[in-house]
Amino acid sequence: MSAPPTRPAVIAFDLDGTLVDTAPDLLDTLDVILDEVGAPRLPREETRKMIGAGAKALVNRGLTAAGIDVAPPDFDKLYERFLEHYAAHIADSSAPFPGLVAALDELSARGHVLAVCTNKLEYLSRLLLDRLGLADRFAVIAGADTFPVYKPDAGHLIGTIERAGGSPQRALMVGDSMTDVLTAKNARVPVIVVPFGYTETPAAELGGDELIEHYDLLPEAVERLLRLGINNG
Ligand SMILES: O=C(O)COP(=O)(O)O
Ligand SMILES: [Mg+2]
Repeated sequence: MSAPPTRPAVIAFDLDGTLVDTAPDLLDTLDVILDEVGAPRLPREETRKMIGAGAKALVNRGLTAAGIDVAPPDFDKLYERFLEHYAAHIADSSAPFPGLVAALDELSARGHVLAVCTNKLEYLSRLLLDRLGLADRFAVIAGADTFPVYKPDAGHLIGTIERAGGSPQRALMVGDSMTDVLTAKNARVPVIVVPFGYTETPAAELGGDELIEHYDLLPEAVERLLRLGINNG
């Protein structure tokens, strides 16, 4: 059963590859780590697809692809070094995707509550959104370490929606990767996919409920899905 239509909907956004094009700063930092261990740098087309499961996975995937086998505690030191360098350069080249700010304005004007549900660590997510002047637009910023579980576990998305004062029956997810689609399906929340992010599987094949080519199309896609009141699963 759906909640009363007067209840505000919560729109939960993924961050890397969905709200913000963070690849340049993330991948520059990966290059620094590869340089430090004396490994060859990897092509950007390859490393872009390694984003999406958090910074630790990115470092791990990058080192593995470069043929470097680093066990703890050396891996932990490299991961710490990655976080330190990335935090210092988090908004050097990262920028919101075209049309994002206008779309957020429009959704807020329609009374929707905006939230972030990302596998980026919470402090890095806040730092990035602060630097870009976007943090205040979101009622909740939930990172990989905000709850005991993280995407694709449904608990990350459900926790984000509930903390924003909503319910999964009147919520949507917007994301760029299989992780986001699986999370939404696990939480039985409809999902809108954007094709400009970071994904191994082409966006059209991710199984989202809607695919939007540009943020100009987001407000209408949101209204369509809320009107349908569909729930996955
Ligand atoms: O930084 C990552 O790898 C994941 O971040 P995302 O969940 O916002 O895509
Ligand atoms: Mg993403």
